[in-house]
This record gives sequence, C-alpha cells and structure tokens, in this order.
Amino acid sequence: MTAYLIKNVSVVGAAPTDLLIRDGVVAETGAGLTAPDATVVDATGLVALPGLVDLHTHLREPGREDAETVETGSRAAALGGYTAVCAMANTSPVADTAGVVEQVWRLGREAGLVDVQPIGAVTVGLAGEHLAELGAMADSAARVRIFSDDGHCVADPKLMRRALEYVKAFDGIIAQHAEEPRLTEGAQMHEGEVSTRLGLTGWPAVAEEAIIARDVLLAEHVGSRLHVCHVSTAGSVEVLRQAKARGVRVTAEVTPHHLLLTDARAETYDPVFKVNPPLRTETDIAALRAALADGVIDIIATDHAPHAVEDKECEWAYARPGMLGLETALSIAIDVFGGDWDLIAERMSRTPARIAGLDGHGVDPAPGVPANLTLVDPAARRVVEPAELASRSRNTPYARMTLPGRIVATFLRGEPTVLDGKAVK
Ligand SMILES: NC(=O)N[C@@H](CC(=O)O)C(=O)O
Ligand SMILES: [Zn+2]
Ligand SMILES: [Zn+2]
Repeated sequence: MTAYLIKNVSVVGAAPTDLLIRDGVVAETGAGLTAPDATVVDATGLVALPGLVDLHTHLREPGREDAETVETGSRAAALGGYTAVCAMANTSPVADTAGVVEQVWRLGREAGLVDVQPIGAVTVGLAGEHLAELGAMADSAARVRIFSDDGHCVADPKLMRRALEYVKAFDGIIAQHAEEPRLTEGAQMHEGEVSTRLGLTGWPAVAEEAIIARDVLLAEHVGSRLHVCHVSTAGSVEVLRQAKARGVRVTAEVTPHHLLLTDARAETYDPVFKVNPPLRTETDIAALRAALADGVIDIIATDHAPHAVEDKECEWAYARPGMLGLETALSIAIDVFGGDWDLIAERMSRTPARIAGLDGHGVDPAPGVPANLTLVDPAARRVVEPAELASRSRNTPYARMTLPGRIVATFLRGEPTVLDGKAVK
C-alpha cells in the first residue's frame, strides 16, 4: 500500500498542516512532516474535508444500466468528493429482498470507488401494499438500516406505522418521499404563479407538508426514526421545526437543486428542470437555506437521478423527473454557503454518516482515523460540461454554468480514487 504525504492542506478551514496517510489511516498530522517512502501531494491552497456521504443516490443497477451502473455512479461520486453513498431501492427488480440489496452491495465493493450502502424498499415492488422483507434485508450481508420507497410515497398511514414499528427493533430508519399522491395527480411542476401562466398541472406544497406532518406524528407515536427525503418547501421546514422542538426522532435532507433553482426554470420547457419534488420559489429557497444553517434540515443529499436521453430529451409532460447531482453538489454548497467549511463538513459528511451509521465515514482527518477524505480547491472555477461527466447520463441542470470549487483528490481508506482531478480507475 502506497503512503501519501499531503503537504500544506487546510483541514476543514484550519491553518495549513501536513497529513501522512499510511495503511488506510491518517498516521500523522503536523507541519513539516517528512516520509521518504510516501508520494507527496502538494495541497497548498486546498481544503481537506472528511469524505462526503450521500444519503440519497440513484445508481439504477440492476435494471437501467443504460442510465447508470453502480460503477459509473461510484466514479461520479468519487469525483464529487464522496467516499460513501446510499443507493436507493427503486431499481428493476426493486431492492426489496436480501438478494437484491446484497447484489448492489457486492457491485459496490467490486467497483471499489466509494462505499455503496444499499437502501431497502419499504413495500414489495414499491407498490405500497405489503411490507417488504425488512428483517431479512437488515440481516443480510448488506446490513440495511435505511428503508425507502423513494420515487413513491408510503401513502397508507397504517403501512407507514407498521414500517416505523418494525425497524425500531434494529434502530432502522424509514426515509419518506413525502408526496400525498391524491394531491399530485397529473402534476408537472410546482403549483403557483408560473404553473398557472404556463398552464401546467401543479404539485402543491401542501402535498409534501401534509405527509411530513402525518409522519412526524406517527414517528412520535411509535418512538421510531423518520427521515424526510428532499424537503422542498418553507411550510415543510416549519412542520419539522415544531416536531424537532418536541423531540420527535426526525431528520431531513435538502438537495442542492432545491437550494439554488426556482420554478421559473420551467419557462424554458427544458425537461432537465423537471424533478420530484418540483423546483419551488425564492421564498422556499430562503427558508431551506436558513433551515440548513440552523440545523432544522440536517443534511444535503444529492438525489442524484440519472436518466437515459430518451427519457429526458422529450416533451416536458413525458420526461421522467430527476437530475444528476453527485459531481456538482459540493460546488453548489460552496456557491450557497461560501467557505463555511465546518457547516459543509457537518451537512455533507459528519451528519449523513451518523444518520446512516456508516462507521469510519464522516470523521475529520486526525491521527488514527480511517483516511476517507477529499481535497478541494476552493479558488478554482469550472464550467459544467455534461459530456465530460463520469455519470452515464447527461441530465445536469447546471450545463455550461460556471461553478466554484474543484475536487482535486479523494481517498477511500487511504487509497486514492481521484488524483489531479481525475478518477484513478
Ligand atoms: N427525484 C426525482 O425526480 N426522481 C427520482 C425519484 C425520487 O427521488 O423521487 C428518480 O428515481 O428518478
Ligand atoms: Zn423522492
Ligand atoms: Zn430520489
């Protein structure tokens, strides 16, 4: 195993120091380190962050390997500064059995670019009718702890209650895609001024808020852990704020795109901006940013949702919802929160690792800690070029935008997955 000596790096914004990485861990830190056998990485001007952790990634394997595979998605993640991702269950077949989650987990190990932690489905086939084999997935080699029907809401309150109760036995989490389906029938975008003007059927904020309100009450009633996926409205933030104040065991995520883009993008009729939940308003963005800063929203998760060209480059009404996220998330966070490295480390690494229970991730580089970290050049700016992304899909909403920050290197247990801004394998 090669040793790496990272020179003059600012660890989470602190004064520059050196990091010696050996045998998979951070062996030593301090100014002026030497190690004759180590490969030197000049990190002058770079910031070291604990490797980013994504609680919400769609890797599309098995079933839609034309849009993404575990390997291509893992490479995109490493290039985005991630060392661990949680793979959503809406694959084909659905990850609703021990067999499928173990397959995804094994594919992640084989790719070896990030730790891939499968999420299991809550209900069989995501159909919302019968609980999936949650216990068998938890006991499998994949050791599933997070369950989600993401893409679909667990709309039946009785089923949601049973799921919350079931996972309590092993401190599991139900991650809810909060969307009251009766309120979003035929919905194409956020319900508001823009949808009225464009004549597109709206997806009202209350469809999200009503489910979150119900679910925090259910989680409180049974004392279980609830995680709310892709929170997108100011009203949801207020429901979460009240629930957290009462001590409900609820955590929540926001995506980079909901922190930056508004429903006005729909005016282009470019389906790259079609996503669930839909892009909202400036008022919502302001509330989401404030909630992320004050902790009502715990984490940024990408909801990386690759789609094949034929599913995205078509008429708005027929396009699938979802956008890429892994290779641009940190840049958006820097754009929104500037160089608040502690906040970025907290919301993109430490807290998601803790929620998912991923040992060895989300820990700041220090002696004895597993070397899962990423080096960022905060001064660099780059133009997003869809064809240059490692993802197998092209549906980034940031095409040709100039974004701040560049990932220079990523290390997974001491082995580089990215060096000089390029994937190592
Ligand atoms: N976010 C999306 O618009 N799409 C996701 C599903 C989801 O996250 O709900 C997908 O799987 O494509
Ligand atoms: Zn979702
Ligand atoms: Zn999703």
